[in-house]
Amino acid sequence: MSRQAAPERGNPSPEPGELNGNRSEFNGTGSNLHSQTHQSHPGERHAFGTPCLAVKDLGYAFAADKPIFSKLSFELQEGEFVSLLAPSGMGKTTLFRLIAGLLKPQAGEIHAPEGQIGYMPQRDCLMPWRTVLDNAAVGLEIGGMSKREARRRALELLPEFGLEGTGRRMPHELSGGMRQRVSFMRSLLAGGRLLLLDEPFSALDAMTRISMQEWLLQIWEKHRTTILFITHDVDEALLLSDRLLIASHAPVSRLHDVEVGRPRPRSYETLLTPPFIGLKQQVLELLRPGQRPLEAASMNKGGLE
Ligand SMILES: Nc1ncnc2c1ncn2[C@@H]1O[C@H](COP(=O)(O)OP(=O)(O)OP(=O)(O)O)[C@@H](O)[C@H]1O
Repeated sequence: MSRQAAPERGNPSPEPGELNGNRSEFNGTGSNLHSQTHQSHPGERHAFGTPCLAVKDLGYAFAADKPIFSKLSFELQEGEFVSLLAPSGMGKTTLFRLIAGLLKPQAGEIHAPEGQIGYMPQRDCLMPWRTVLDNAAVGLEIGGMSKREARRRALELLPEFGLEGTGRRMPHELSGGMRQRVSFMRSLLAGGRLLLLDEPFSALDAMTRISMQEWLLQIWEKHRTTILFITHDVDEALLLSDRLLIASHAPVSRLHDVEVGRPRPRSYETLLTPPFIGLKQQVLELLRPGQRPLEAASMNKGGLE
């Protein structure tokens, strides 16, 4: 399904103190924001039902003459895997930093599960002086858990992340894929409800990347954490995602919203099927800046279903 993720809203005027820099806890069902969005898309199908992240009328600029976001709105439903695609420099990492609370919106609001967001930046950022176990546990410790309990939880998860027996190893003793898995485990342990993954596999060789993607799908299908995933790789986005959000114009004010649909579970063979190839062509068209205005974009309305 193709749709614009910045619906016209009935009452755009904020309550005093409600907008402009607020980033508040999203309390799930029953919020005005949720119901307004659904009213504006009566035919919209949400497979997951409960919103986990809502961005409304977001505005942000590092320099006043070069805004990055202008009145940007979109939602993620609980349990969704959504990929964000945009040309380099358009603001993907900045959006993650805003959602994670590392930057403050200059306009609009972000509703996110406060204290339950795991952010995995582009580089794994493991601390070279800490063991695998201590790196994986650090988010829990920062959250106030005792070191002993945090390490116990991390230890339990090592086998699931293909890291059994590596708990005492140092980051420099690991392969690139193993480092990414430690980093992902740290984000998952720290996050809980929403994971922001910023091009996690871009530095890996092709074969490691494929096995990491398939591994990530297995982990996601087991935990069903909501994931927002940045990638430049359309194949990767199609393999992993329920939906793609695509930005092609700066400042970003609207996103093409492309539903990938079934089948799941997917494998690399799925990408070679005609429906996926067709969808990939459409996505590549949308990514070309200035090629297609939003109104003219005609996506495969039913995704792959
Ligand atoms: N701290 C900062 N101060 C000033 N400008 C910044 C800062 N961080 C990012 N920018 C600028 O904001 C814009 C968006 O940057 P951002 O890193 O979010 O883009 P991106 O889409 O993630 O890029 P890429 O795909 O290359 O990682 C760029 O023009 C960048 O130069």
